[in-house]
Amino acid sequence: MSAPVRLVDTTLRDGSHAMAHRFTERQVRDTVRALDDAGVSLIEVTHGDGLGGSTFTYGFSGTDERELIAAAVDEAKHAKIAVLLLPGLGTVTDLRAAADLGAGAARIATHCTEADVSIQHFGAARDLGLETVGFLMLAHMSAPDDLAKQARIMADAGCQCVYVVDSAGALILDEAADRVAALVAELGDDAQVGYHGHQNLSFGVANSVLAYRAGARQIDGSLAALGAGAGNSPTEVLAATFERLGVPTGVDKDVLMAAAENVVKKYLTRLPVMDRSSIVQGFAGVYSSFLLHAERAAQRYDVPAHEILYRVGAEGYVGGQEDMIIDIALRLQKEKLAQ
Ligand SMILES: CC[C@H](O)CC(=O)C(=O)O
Ligand SMILES: [Mn+2]
Repeated sequence: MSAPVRLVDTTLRDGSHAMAHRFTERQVRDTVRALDDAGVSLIEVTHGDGLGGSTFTYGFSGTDERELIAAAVDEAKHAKIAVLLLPGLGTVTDLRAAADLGAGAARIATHCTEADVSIQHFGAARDLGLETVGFLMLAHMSAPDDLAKQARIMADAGCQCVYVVDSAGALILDEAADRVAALVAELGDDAQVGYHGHQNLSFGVANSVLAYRAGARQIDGSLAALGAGAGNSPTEVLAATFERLGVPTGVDKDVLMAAAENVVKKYLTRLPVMDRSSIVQGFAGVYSSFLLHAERAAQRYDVPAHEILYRVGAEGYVGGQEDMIIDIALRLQKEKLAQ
């Protein structure tokens, strides 16, 4: 009998990037109900950039995320609602407010080399009685052993499951598995390991299977792949794949497939695809959340989005440096005008 894996759904958080943060309460309720009916036990609901993300830099929410979190909590009969927080953008006050609304899990995300900024947030989350998850973002930028040291910082701070987060959809097969294996070796019984993939180079599901084989026991997905860049590993495909492999997930793949078709695909405003820009993101190691920012800058300054993204990759920009995309677009425009 294979060890079970928990499929965690982030349609209503990572998918917020693809929706330009315009989720409505109706869409959140319909999606939560469908995921809950399918047996998904953890559903993430927050602005795409986490609590407090609704800003000029990251994009304003169509509906206040607290209203969306409250609606999700109200709709879920069995599932726990998780919120994402990036220290520095979201605060402990935001975390308390989310817990007051009934959120049951906090996922604290940092750049892969900066786990130390999450310490107080894990402490606060544990004090609030929340399940805790850590995200080491842009994991391709760190070697497996270095990533494992960062995971240790999170686990020691009270994190119960540390994720290898392939924010750029850049990891290819062994690159994902080796990182997961390093975290599993480091953490042992102290914390679980999770994997969060993006489809920019199309490896989301394959990497998730290898992550499971390397010891990951929580895997993220989004219905219809709704997420940043070319989207996340589709939850319904993860469910079908793990079922074929004989790995218990506790979810009903057919209910998830119906949810992707009849709920999410009915409201999404942009179906994530592996187009030129998102493939460049995977290739050049660019944060998936930068896609819409690059497309907007491309339009405004009349330069190609994929060229902006190649430059972002070359400069090694990380989450939080969204404003630098404008800088690059302006430079490209200047170069073009000088030709
Ligand atoms: C803004 C947080 C970020 O989108 C988290 C995540 O899903 C990732 O890094 O892939
Ligand atoms: Mn993501």
